[in-house]
This record gives sequence, C-alpha cells and structure tokens, in this order.
Amino acid sequence: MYLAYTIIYNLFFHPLAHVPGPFLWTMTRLRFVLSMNSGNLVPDLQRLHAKYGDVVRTAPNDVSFARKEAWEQIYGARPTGELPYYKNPIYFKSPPGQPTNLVMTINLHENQRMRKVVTPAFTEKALRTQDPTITKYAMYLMEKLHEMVTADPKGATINVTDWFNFFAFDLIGDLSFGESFGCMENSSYHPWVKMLFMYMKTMVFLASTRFFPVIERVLMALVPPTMRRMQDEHYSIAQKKIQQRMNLEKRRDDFMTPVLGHLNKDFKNMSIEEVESTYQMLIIAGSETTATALTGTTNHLAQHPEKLAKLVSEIRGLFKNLSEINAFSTRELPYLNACINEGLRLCNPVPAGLPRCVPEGGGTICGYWLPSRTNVIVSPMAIAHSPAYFHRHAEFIPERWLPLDRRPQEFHNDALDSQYPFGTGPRHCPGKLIAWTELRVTLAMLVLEFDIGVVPGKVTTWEDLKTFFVVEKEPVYINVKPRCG
Ligand code: HEM
Repeated sequence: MYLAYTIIYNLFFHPLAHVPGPFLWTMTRLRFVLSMNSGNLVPDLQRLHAKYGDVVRTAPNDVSFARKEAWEQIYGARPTGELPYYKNPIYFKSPPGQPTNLVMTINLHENQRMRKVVTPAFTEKALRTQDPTITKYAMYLMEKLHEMVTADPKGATINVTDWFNFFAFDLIGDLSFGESFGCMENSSYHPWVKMLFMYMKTMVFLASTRFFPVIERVLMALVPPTMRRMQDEHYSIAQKKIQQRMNLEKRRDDFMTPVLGHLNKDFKNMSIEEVESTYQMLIIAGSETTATALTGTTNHLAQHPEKLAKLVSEIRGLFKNLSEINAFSTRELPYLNACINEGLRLCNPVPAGLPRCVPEGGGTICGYWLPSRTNVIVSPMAIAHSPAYFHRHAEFIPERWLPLDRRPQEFHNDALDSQYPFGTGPRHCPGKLIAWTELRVTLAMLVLEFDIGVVPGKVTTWEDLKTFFVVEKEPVYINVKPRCG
C-alpha cells in the first residue's frame, strides 16, 4: 500500500513531476541505485539525455543537466546573501569515526577555512619547487619502460593502466608524505594503493544505502566487515605516513609545507585530525584521476596513428632529450594541449558528475524551478557526447582544441566552454595545475622516447569501462618500442 502510494506520488504529485524522465527511474529510487552500483551510471545518463533531452529527472528527487549554462548555475560562486548549492551529503561523508576533511565537508565555510591553509601548495609558485619532483618521477617511468622494451625490437606489450597508476601514486606519495609508494621500483602495487580501489567501490556502495534512511541500518549491517576494516586500515596507514612526514627534520617543499607553516601555527586553522583526514583523501583525488587521464589519452593516441604522428612531430621537433622536458617547456605546445583536452573530454576521470543539492528556498536551473534538497548534477559525458556541442562528438579529434586560426572550419562551432573536467566554482579542483603538468610532461616524454601503437586483439574501448564515481580501469595494453626515427 505504502509502495503504491509512493509510486503514484512520485509520478504525478511530486514537485519534480513536470521534469521529463522515464517512469522506471522516477517512480522509485531503485533503478538509479541499480545503475550506480552496477557501474553503468555514465552510459545510462547519456542514453537518458539522448532520449529525454538536456534536462532529465533520473530518480524521484534527482535531476541531471546536459546544458553548459548549468555548470555556472549549480557549481558557480553565489552573490553575497545567496546560499550555495552544496555537495550532496549522500556521497560526501567521512566514514564513521573519521573526522571531516577538505574534500568531504559539505559546509562551504569549513571548506574555505581548510582550503586557505592548503592553497599555497597548489600555486604557480609552488609548482616551481614541485616541478623537479614531477619530472624526476616521469623520467623514472621512462627508465622502467626502457628496461621492459629493449629486450625485443618489436616492442613490448605494456599494461599502461598499471604503469600510469604506479607513476601517479608514487609521485603523489612523495609530494604529500615525502615518500614514494615504491610501485614503480617494485613493478607492483603497494598494498595500500591496491586497497584504495576497493575503497572507492565501498564509498559508492555506502552512498547507495544512504538513499534509504529507513532501511539504512539493515543495509549497513550487510556491508562486509572486510570493507569496514579496509576503511579504518586505509585511514590509520595515512595517519602514520603523515606523522612521519611531520617528524621529518629536514625542510622540504611539498603539499604538507603550508599546513605545517606559519599560516597554521599550532594547527589553529586546520586541526591535526583534519590534516590527516584531508591528506588521505588527497592521495586518492590526486593520483587515480591523473592516471585515468593519462591512460585514456594514451589509449586514444595509440588507436589514432595519424593524430599520434602530429604529436610526435611537435614533441620531437622541439626536444632532443628528456632533460629538456618540464612543466614550463611543455606548457604552450598547441597539439600536446589539444590531445590532453580531447583526452579529458572523452575519458573524463570523474565522468558520473559532481553531485550537489539545491539549498533552502529552492532554485532555478536552466529555467526549471527545483525545491530545496533536490539532488542535481551536470552530466559531463552527456555534454561531451552531445551533437549540439561537439561535431563528430564520438571521435578523438584533438584539432577541435587548436587555436581558432589553426582549427579546421568544421569544429569552429564546438562548445569548448562546455567542458569542466576539473569542476568549477569554489569547490573546483585545486590540483589542476599539477595535474596538467603531470599530463604534459609524461606524454611528452613518452612520445619523445617511444613509438606506441595498439596490440592487435587487445584493444580497449574506453566507453566499455565501468564507473564507481571514478572510472574502474581495466588493463589497457599498448605496444611500446624505442623510437626508430
Ligand atoms: C586529471 C586529474 C584530475 C582531475 C580530472 C580532477 C578533477 C577534480 C574534480 C572534478 C573535482 C571537483 C569535485 C567536486 O566539485 O565535487 C576535484 C576536486 C579536488 N581535487 Fe582534483 N582532479 C585531478 C587531479 C588532482 C590532483 C593532482 C590533486 C592534488 C594534488 C587534486 C586534488 C583535489 C582536491 C583536494 C579536491 C577537493 C576540492 C574541494 O572539495 O574543495 N586533484 N578534482
């Protein structure tokens, strides 16, 4: 009886009943949760937008937008006096017993207090001191690849998913804690890094239980103890590493420098618990995402030899050896930047979107009035695959990102301003500068040193990968051989 009432209410009397969307998704929350927990939310949202338009009701209380103006309306800064759309607490919640942190807090004031403390680690000035570390790790990756490929002149089949993960985690470990995870050195995942991937899935599962407050307790009891243990273990390892870094006697420039500096004297602006909790999240936020972008872009380049040849020509025309490649020498390379932008469009590392809630008093997005606490999202992949925004949207075409005077006419109307892979507004990604540097330096070094291509019979279609908030990367195999030209 209650279920019948809920379904009828959701379909016909709910304040969102006027928003287009399929019956199955809007009458109860179940279809959405099924999609989320099976890792299919991204293609499902694309399909729904293609069928119902650029504003779709995807659950009784959820609306997804595939219009570029929704970015600013949902995520942008608010004029004084207006309440911000806040991070959705269903998804952003520290595990039980763990303090909140910069990434998870839904309170913008709390977030800004912590961001103020850590921001000096993410500026242009800080990048100058971080650049040698970034290039050192990228060079080490090249050294490891050389070891693997020189034995056979036909090249070697490399699982680049693993190697870009190794690189990104080792680097973030060094930049955060002053200590690499040793993944590249040992050619294998550090157990903690391995655990992180399960951790992400756990977070998605836990989020889905929060949609059903009445039965949340029952569902929580079903969470396997291994998953709970893993969350606790993850946190306590992070705590230990952070403590070690804080006890380092030698001064070093890394992400911890500002939180240990005068801006946070005696931990008055960011408590020691908040620092520990934030830095364990930073490891995930700053590595897995970059590795996805590297893997996805390399996968596309290997599958498009004509695009790869243009990149090779730009890089080899400019650099003669690895030591010339760094954050600053790669910054203004039009084709390299175009490849990365196109890689981020098609292989967005956070492709399911950034969940927000409508604040008290409600709000209007793309002309739709939405009551407070409506769950809203911009679907980045529905936008990336919208023919209204991108000509030949499904194809990997870096040329669409070239400066207008070099861009082919057919892409002149592409909506490049519809892409925000690093988010926008007050909660945008603080690591964008570092991430772009990692992407530029690593890809430039890769094509300077090696010829890459597909491995016949082992070609990855990126769109087939599942998403559990972030992309669950399967092995991506690439043929890598020392350059012959
Ligand atoms: C290609 C690489 C990356 C991508 C695509 C990416 C994407 C994003 C996105 C979309 C958000 C916004 C989340 C939201 O609004 O809900 C975000 C937040 C964040 N990112 Fe990144 N990121 C990348 C690399 C990094 C790196 C290298 C770091 C640090 C070294 C980092 C640290 C963070 C942090 C701390 C936040 C939370 C900000 C807040 O809530 O105030 N990210 N990232």
